[in-house]
Amino acid sequence: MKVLEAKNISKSFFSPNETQVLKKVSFSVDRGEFVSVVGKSGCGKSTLLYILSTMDTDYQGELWMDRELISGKSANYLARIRNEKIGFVFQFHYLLNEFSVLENVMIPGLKLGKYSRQELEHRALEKLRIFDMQDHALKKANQLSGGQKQRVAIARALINDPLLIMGDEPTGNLDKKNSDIVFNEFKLLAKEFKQTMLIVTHDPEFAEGTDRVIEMEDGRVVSLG
Ligand SMILES: Nc1ncnc2c1ncn2[C@@H]1O[C@H](COP(=O)(O)OP(=O)(O)OP(=O)(O)O)[C@@H](O)[C@H]1O
Repeated sequence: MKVLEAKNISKSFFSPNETQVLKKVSFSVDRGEFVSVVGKSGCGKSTLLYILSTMDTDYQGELWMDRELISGKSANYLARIRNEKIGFVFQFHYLLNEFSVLENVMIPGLKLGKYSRQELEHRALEKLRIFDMQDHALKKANQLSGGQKQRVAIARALINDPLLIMGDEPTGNLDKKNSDIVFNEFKLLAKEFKQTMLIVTHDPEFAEGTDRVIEMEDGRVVSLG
């Protein structure tokens, strides 16, 4: 079953000059697939991810998620879809330093409003346990190492049991050792939990370890892997 489908997605920026950054990009991601998107700097990866994650609505073409046409939906509707169906992991962890690790993981769940606080605490601990971070639950986020922070960010992305995890260079800020650890956490999610994931990466080793590598060149998909 297709979790995500891009059909002929094109996008241009008009400042400083008109430039077409995405040129009829089409591909889909099936349930349970662990897919990476690679390509040279400036080829349009982040622009594409921004559209696929429903944050940018200014494009041509169609975006389907969970067999629903997403393009053209209202901002409120898209915000709900994002919160319910997508878990995000960015290059920077964006944890809130003044909150505990546990609270940080709970935050997207509080926003969704589907679970009680007690249920959310339980769920957050469960997610932290996947990455062996449960013993750090009560620490403040700024008491963790870079690699630990990123593992917490992945746990946070899982709190609402998303249909799809999207990542923009999730190991981009880490040294080799921590980036290996974080990559192995993604592998674990793919293998043990059959989590569907679409990850933009510069790291050839990361891409090689995914089920399928989509290659982009100058705004086009040149290989579907
Ligand atoms: N807001 C914007 N206005 C104008 N041009 C933009 C804007 N955002 C991105 N671009 C241009 O679009 C192209 C694609 O950028 P994008 O960030 O998607 O590439 P990328 O493949 O993710 O690069 P990197 O790997 O370096 O992050 C680049 O030429 C960039 O300069």
